[in-house]
Amino acid sequence: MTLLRVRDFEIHPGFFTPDAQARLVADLRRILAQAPLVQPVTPRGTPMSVRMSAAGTYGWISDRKGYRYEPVHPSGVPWPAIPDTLLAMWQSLVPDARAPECCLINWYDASAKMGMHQDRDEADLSQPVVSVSLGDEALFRMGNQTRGGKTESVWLRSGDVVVMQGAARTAYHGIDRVRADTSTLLPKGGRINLTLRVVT
Ligand SMILES: O=C(O)CCC(=O)C(=O)O
Ligand SMILES: [Fe+2]
Repeated sequence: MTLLRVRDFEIHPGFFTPDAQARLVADLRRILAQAPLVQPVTPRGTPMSVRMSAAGTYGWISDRKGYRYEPVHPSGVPWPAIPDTLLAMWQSLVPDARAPECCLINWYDASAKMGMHQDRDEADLSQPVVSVSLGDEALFRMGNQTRGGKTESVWLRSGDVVVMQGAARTAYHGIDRVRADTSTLLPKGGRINLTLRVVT
């Protein structure tokens, strides 16, 4: 298995085979039937371009009240369990970490993006973040510990996995754009990103 290191980000191209990706999509279909995707708004009230849901003990929420982790979906139902395939991936890539408590599900259509940000709503930033790409290709930009400065970008493809730990854990990153129709994995097209995190 190849490992690409860009700055401190560890990228595992093709970590999931096409068969494993299809099984993950089937798991996601069950999860999203229970905990549907919602379009979050930022605390300032601007709609985000991605649609979100989650699995695990906590889901990440953004609304007028702020960014935070919540134990239930906005509808009041508990978040579904994190699929075993993802727990096994976590175990194999970051065996020393605590168990993941959240699998955030981001769905991007062809026009969605995610601005440069740090992941820092978790209590223990020494724990890694592991992120899975499914569906259309996306341009992932990696920056620094502070906003601005030089950045590097890579196209993430379906089945690729990114590990953010060490200096990458608190580095700025974002998705500049999604390249439409570059994958047939998702019935409605677009891209899904799954991000596993320890929250508490
Ligand atoms: O979609 C991606 O690959 C990155 C998502 C992300 O950075 C996040 O959800 O915090
Ligand atoms: Fe992030």
